[in-house]
Amino acid sequence: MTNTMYLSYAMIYYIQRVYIMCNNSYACVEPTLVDYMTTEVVVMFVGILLHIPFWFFIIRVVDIKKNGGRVRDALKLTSVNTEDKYKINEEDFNEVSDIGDNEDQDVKAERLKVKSLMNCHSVNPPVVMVDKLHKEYLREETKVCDICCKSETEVELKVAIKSLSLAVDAGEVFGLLGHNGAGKTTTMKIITAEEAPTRGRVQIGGENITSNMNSAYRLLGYCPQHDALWKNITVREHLECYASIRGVPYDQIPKLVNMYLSGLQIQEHADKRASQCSGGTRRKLSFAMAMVGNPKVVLLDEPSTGMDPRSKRFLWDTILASFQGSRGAILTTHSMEEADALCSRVGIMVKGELRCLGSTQHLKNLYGAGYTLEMKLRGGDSTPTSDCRDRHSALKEFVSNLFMDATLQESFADRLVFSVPQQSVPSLAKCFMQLEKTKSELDIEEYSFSQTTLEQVFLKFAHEDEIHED
Ligand SMILES: Nc1ncnc2c1ncn2[C@@H]1O[C@H](COP(=O)(O)OP(=O)(O)OP(=O)(O)O)[C@@H](O)[C@H]1O
Repeated sequence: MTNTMYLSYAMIYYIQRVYIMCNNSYACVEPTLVDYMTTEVVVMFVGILLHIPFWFFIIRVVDIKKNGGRVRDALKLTSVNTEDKYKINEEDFNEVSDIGDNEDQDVKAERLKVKSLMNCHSVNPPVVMVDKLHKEYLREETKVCDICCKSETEVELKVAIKSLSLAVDAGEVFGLLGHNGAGKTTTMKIITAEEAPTRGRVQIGGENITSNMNSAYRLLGYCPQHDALWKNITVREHLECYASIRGVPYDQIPKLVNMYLSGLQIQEHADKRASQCSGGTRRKLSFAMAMVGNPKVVLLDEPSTGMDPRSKRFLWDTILASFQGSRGAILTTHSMEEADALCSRVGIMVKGELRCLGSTQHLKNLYGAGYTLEMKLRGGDSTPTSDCRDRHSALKEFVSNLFMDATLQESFADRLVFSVPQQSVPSLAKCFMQLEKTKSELDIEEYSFSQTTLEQVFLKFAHEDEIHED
């Protein structure tokens, strides 16, 4: 009675038994519906009917737990899941606003762009569009009271994504950056319908993922953060399977699969089962599975984690060559170097909120401190002698004459680091000429003059966040 499959097979068996017994009996010509209603058939039928509410309840519990709800919510007939209390109709949706007053100008412009695109049916819609995406989880926390020796369960609301609006155009690789727990993976999971949003809309290639799920997901490739592979299938078979699903002509599959195997340096593991492969090989396979068959949109969640430098180079080259024309991608990474090299635009998320958006150069200009000038004196040692102090003073004087508002950031024996604001550098050519001219005069062994890196911009947002917390 407990096995649902057994019940349906058993019912077919008992129906067939009635039919065979009737055939073997001279008295029976053709069995009627009443003949089929034997005790066994009726019991099996009732058993199947009882299983429907049972399995419905189990699936409801799993769904509610997955969305961060409580098991007791499954018993409530009025509320389908935790999302329901936040559900709003389409008209109210446009009015809902949990956007702060200090919203960044670029983030605001993107939100307005998404709003207008959502309301008109463009011929060339963005490859991915998310509109006011919001995700809340309910977390149960058990707190123990030492005095009264009782434990209490408190339910805490955790906002994982806060009103995220984003449009990724064709030909673009959009970098979603943020510290651990910022909400990048949750965003990816909602786009792939692995998680349901509390509210918000998602379109892939102009197709709404809720109403046109089939057409939307035909366009999508996904490299999840945690490799989703079949344990007993080989590396080659994984790629062949995905190439077939994506409609690669049968005769071209071996060549395509070999291209990915050799590019990612995993030919020697091609016939190993996924469970026998190392973490790095599995990561490479996940990337290849997302890319094979050229899907129009690809979501890459930290694809290069654990890859060796040569394979990383192949990954970068493939990404740079692939997302041109009508294709686009969203990439999450913790490597600022990777984001700088691959992404046409990046957005930095802090605690589920998009805090800035634009090309890497734009963000460096807007949020960067300008330039960093690092100088190393010839023949210096770590002893602060009077000669050393004189040389330092001469160097500081030279830098303050060259750049008006330059400030000394670090000074250690033979090494000095200055921060130079953007507006203090009218011409890079003149600066380098002056530095070269004075190099031997001031005994400078080497120097570097570099612009703010994306990493510094990223750290600025992380730092601001820490200050707010304090
Ligand atoms: N199923 C869940 N239940 C409760 N909270 C969750 C759940 N999934 C994610 N969260 C919370 O949502 C927030 C965002 O998590 P998410 O995994 O999206 O971060 P991330 O930016 O991808 O981090 P990482 O860089 O470490 O992958 C985190 O605070 C996380 O604890």
